[in-house]
Amino acid sequence: MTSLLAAFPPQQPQLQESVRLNSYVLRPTAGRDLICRQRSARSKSTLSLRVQPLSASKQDAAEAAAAQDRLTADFGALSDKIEELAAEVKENLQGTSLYLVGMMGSGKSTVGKILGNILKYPFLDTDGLIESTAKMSIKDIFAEDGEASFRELETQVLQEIMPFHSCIVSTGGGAVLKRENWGLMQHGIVVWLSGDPTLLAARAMRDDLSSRPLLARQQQSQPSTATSTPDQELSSAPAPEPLRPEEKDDYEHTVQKLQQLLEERQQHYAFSDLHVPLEGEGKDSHFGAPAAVVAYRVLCGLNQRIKQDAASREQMRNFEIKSSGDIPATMRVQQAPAQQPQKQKQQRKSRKRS
Ligand SMILES: Nc1ncnc2c1ncn2[C@@H]1O[C@H](COP(=O)(O)OP(=O)(O)O)[C@@H](O)[C@H]1O
Ligand SMILES: O=C(O)C1=C[C@@H](OP(=O)(O)O)[C@@H](O)[C@H](O)C1
Repeated sequence: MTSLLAAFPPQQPQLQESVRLNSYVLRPTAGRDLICRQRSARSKSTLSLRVQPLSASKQDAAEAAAAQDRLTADFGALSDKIEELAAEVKENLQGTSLYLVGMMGSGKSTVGKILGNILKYPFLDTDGLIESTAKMSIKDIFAEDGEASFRELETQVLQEIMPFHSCIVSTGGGAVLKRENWGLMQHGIVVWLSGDPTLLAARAMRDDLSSRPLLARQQQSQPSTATSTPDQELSSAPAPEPLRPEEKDDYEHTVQKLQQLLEERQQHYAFSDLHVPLEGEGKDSHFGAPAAVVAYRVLCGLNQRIKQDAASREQMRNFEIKSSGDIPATMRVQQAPAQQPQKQKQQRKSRKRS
């Protein structure tokens, strides 16, 4: 593969992109940051979000207005906190890149873009880079060349990204499976966005299931990817309502598939430096906490972790050796020259002379 990043150099955060959230599209207005709705007292920039329903019925418009109100409140409340925290985290990170790992649909791309905007780090998406380089969709790479070939490309992309600092990297859900990939990702901080399969399935159902080859129904899983556990019980969380009967079937299949994959991958994800839960409460219980809230959780977790690490480094530097009683009889003790009795020194000198 020719140099990937020469062809697609990491960009400073591009704010033109929309983000899909539940059934709404969030569009940054006037090309500004995605994250906040209101002018912050401390910030010079006005940050703004606009909510648009994916379809345009009257009911959608009313819902969009309600969603906008909720967002205004959520983002407004978060904005000051995030800005303050982001400045501290950025200083502590000192250019270390963040690698986001987690299952399909955990929000690595969505949250990654937000973090990129907050920290002013370029955002890189390994799946996107693979598609741009191969000039094929992930789905077609899986179908035509197989999963093994996709995994090779994934590692090559991670190799190309590794020398860059100050990036937010969204990885594919299966990147954690290869030891070699860990060697590359550990040049940065690895953050696991961890969510229940029911939540992930609800999101995947809203998207196009067929765009994720490992979830597409007609496709059998590749040998390296999942161990089949047909009797597995589905998680107890209810399917998002209302679902048509055929959707319910798809939903249950997707939950089961995700559960199988998660069981196989959990131990790998657990190696991450930071675990960030996706779960949300109340209105957010089906699809998880809003992406901005997850981004905030990532920043809090990072800050806490960086402080803990600094404290334990400090502790290791400031140790003193204390005597814990008598030295065992079996241990020979060599006295330092300064402590050796004068007589012994004189004996040595006279031996040397003779
Ligand atoms: N916090 C969130 N709440 C609700 N939906 C979300 C959230 N984060 C992501 N999504 C949606 O879930 C789907 C998958 O998100 P994406 O960022 O592509 O995940 P990944 O990159 O991990 O596969 C997208 O439709 C996205 O809009
Ligand atoms: O979990 C996986 O093995 C995969 C996840 C996908 O990425 P996302 O996690 O971004 O959906 C993509 O890399 C490919 O379909 C395989």
